[in-house]
Parts: sequence; structure tokens; C-alpha cells
Amino acid sequence: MEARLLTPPLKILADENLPGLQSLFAELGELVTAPGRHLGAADLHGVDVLLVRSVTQVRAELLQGSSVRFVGTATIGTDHVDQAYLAEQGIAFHSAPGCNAEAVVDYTLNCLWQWCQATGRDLAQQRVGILGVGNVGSRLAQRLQALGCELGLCDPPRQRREGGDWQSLAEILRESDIVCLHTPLTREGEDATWHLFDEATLLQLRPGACVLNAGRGAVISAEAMVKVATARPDLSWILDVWEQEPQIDPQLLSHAFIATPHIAGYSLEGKVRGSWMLAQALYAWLGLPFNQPLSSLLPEPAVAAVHLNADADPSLPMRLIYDPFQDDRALRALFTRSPEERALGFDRLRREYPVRREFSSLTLSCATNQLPRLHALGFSQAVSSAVKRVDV
Ligand SMILES: NC(=O)c1ccc[n+]([C@@H]2O[C@H](COP(=O)([O-])OP(=O)(O)OC[C@H]3O[C@@H](n4cnc5c(N)ncnc54)[C@H](O)[C@@H]3O)[C@@H](O)[C@H]2O)c1
Ligand SMILES: O=C(O)[C@H](O)[C@H](O)COP(=O)(O)O
Repeated sequence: MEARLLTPPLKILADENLPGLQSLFAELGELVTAPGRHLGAADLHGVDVLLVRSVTQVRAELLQGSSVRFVGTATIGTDHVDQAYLAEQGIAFHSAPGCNAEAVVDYTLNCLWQWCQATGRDLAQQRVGILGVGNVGSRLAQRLQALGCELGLCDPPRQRREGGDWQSLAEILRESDIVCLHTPLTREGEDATWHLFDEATLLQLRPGACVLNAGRGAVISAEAMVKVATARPDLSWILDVWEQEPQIDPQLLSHAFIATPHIAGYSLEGKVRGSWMLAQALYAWLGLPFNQPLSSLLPEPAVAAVHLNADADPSLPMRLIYDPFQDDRALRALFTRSPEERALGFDRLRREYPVRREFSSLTLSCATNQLPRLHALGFSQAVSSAVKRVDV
């Protein structure tokens, strides 16, 4: 148990891209915001609590000699934080496990649906291999299974802990039409994922397969991916994360079927839930009650209910919520510019990301027999007369 050394008023430094800051943290003291990518030791003068996103490297170089006692990251991934150093220094650390997992699943289903449409496939008929079956992977498995997809699951740490029916990476590569990567980025130990997909691994993909990476870029070697994509034009790539963000290899981008700027988890719900989970953790650490419900931070969605007519395209509600090609076009448009401008543009696209709601924010009714399939995709079912309905 960590000693609680702090009592309000506190000085809190937070990434300017965390939503809900005023409402969640302002009463604890002085709240200062800054762009996270370039935070340096000089910014931490007198700071007690540091709240970051994945773009801030939280390591000894940043924290040495600082007054910070609590670090929170409003993200699922924690590879940007040296947790061993924090523990050694007695600095409390909290992340936001699962905060944007639903958003990543929405993104993944939407992109896979688009890929199937473009290549004349039926998503329900595909065999999907999922690598990393945690908060994201297990939700994805549930929704794909409800759609009727055949699944292969690979998660060696869970396999060792729980036993049961799992596949090896080699089996996933050999048997899957679609391979989805949802592992953390780790560099040490028997499950290390850094460059887990090198040239030899990628060459084992079955003909015509699609790889989707919404985990961390460096789980696939970018160099190997360019080589294999060039040699194997039968393969498709859906990439939300990139080795060396915010720099992206233009060659790799040119091979991607869908390319997005690390926004798979960027639903409004996901981002707000991240901040809210940090507030819960900080209040608990301070020994203070925290009573703010998550719902108080979320506005009503612009469209809360949709009725699909008999001839409506069943992918319509997915596209209504989110069109990955909009993000894809915005990212590719940066590539007429210099490398420096592209990197700045990558961060700008993320900073100014438009409001995107989760599938579950939309209640569907339907005049066709598509309803069970749409509900399996994650849309809500109950139709209340109180919600605004749009007929399409
Ligand atoms: N693109 C985005 O916007 C976005 C959003 C959220 C999370 N992420 C990334 O996705 C990752 C997964 O998220 P999550 O919430 O499911 O995390 P999680 O920790 O709940 O699950 C990760 C799973 O991967 C498994 N795993 C670890 N090493 C593995 C290996 N070598 N092979 C197969 N499985 C392995 C773990 O056992 C665990 O079950 C995060 O660590 C984060 O880096 C990206
Ligand atoms: O790990 C996560 O939660 C996601 O990758 C998250 O969406 C990262 O977003 P960022 O913190 O870079 O804004």
C-alpha cells in the first residue's frame, strides 16, 4: 500500500487533450494543461499530479528530481511509462484499462466490414484470428462470434494462466482470413511483442489475408511489412498504429487498404471514460469520495435512434456512426507535405478529432431480418418513444 503523502490543494499538470478536466479535477487545486508530446522536466515545477496520454514518455528523464507523486495515463496502453522507475521512486501509477476497448472494436468491425465489401466477401463467413484476447480482443471475439464468424484465439499468457482451447501464432497465420492484433507492446520476457511480426512471420499469412493492427505499431516491423506487402500484393493491411509515430513510412501508407492516425480508440465515450477512471483512481488515492457519474460528462448523441427501412443497406448505421475512409483520406492528404509537416499533421488530426460516438449509443429498429446481425455488431436494441428517431 502506497503512503498517501498529499492533500489538496494540489498542482495538477494534464495533457491538454484530456476531456472533462475542469469538471473532474479543478476542485482539487490548480489545474494546468500542456501539449503532451513535448512535456519536459521544466514543465513539472511544483507539480504533484501528472495526467498524460500515450504521447508523453514518462521516464526518469522527465521525472528525476520532480515533486510528482501520482502519475495517471488515460489510456489502455502503458508502454510509454517506465513503471519500474515509478515504483522505485514511490510514485503512484494508474492507467485506464479497457476505457476505449469498445471504440477499438467498433473501429475494427467497421474497417473489416469495408474490406469485405470491397473484396466481395461476407464478414460472417471469414475466419478471424485474434492475437491478444484482453479487453479489446475478448470484446471483439464476442461480437464476431455473434455475427457467425469462425474464430481463432491466441494469447499465450492467458493460455498459461487459464488453460483451455487456444491457438498458436503459427496456426493463426496459417488458418485466418483476417488477423487482428490487439496485444500490448512489450520488449522483454517470453511474450515480448516488439517486432513479433517480422518478415518470416508475415510470409506465413495465408493467400489473400488481411492484417489489422490496432494495438501498437512496433508489434509489426514496418520495414518487414513494406517488403512483404511489395512481394505479396494479395495481402491487405489495415493500420491504425505505426512504428515511429508521428512519423509514418510513406511506402507503408501506400500499401494500406485503410490507414488511420492512431484513432481506433477515439470515441467520445472512450476518451471521457479514460479521464473519469483517472479521477476515480486519484480521489481513491487521496482518500476522498468521488461521486461523479460517467453519464454526467457525456452529451446526448446527435442521433440516438434509427429505423432501417426494408431496402436499407445494413451497413448504413455503421457508416452513420463512423466512416474510417474519412480518417484515411485526411491522413493520406498529409503526404503531399514535408516529413516535419506530416508529423505535425498526424498529431493535429488526433488533437482535433471530431466527435465519434460508440455503436451502443445508437438504438436500432428495423423492417428487415437484419436486426439480430446489427445487434450482434454492438448497436442497442430497446426502442423508447422518448428518443429522437431518424428513418432511413
Ligand atoms: N489503436 C488504439 O487506439 C488503441 C486503443 C486501445 C488500446 N490499444 C492498444 O491495444 C492493446 C491491447 O488493449 P487491451 O485493452 O485489450 O489490453 P489488455 O491488457 O486487456 O489485453 C492484452 C492481451 O494481450 C495478451 N498478450 C500479451 N502478450 C501477448 C503475445 N505475445 N501474444 C498474444 N497475446 C499477448 C495479454 O495476455 C492480454 O490478454 C493495448 O496495450 C494498447 O497498446 C490501442
Ligand atoms: O492505449 C490506448 O488507450 C490508445 O492507444 C489511446 O487511444 C491512445 O491515445 P492517445 O493517448 O495517444 O491520445
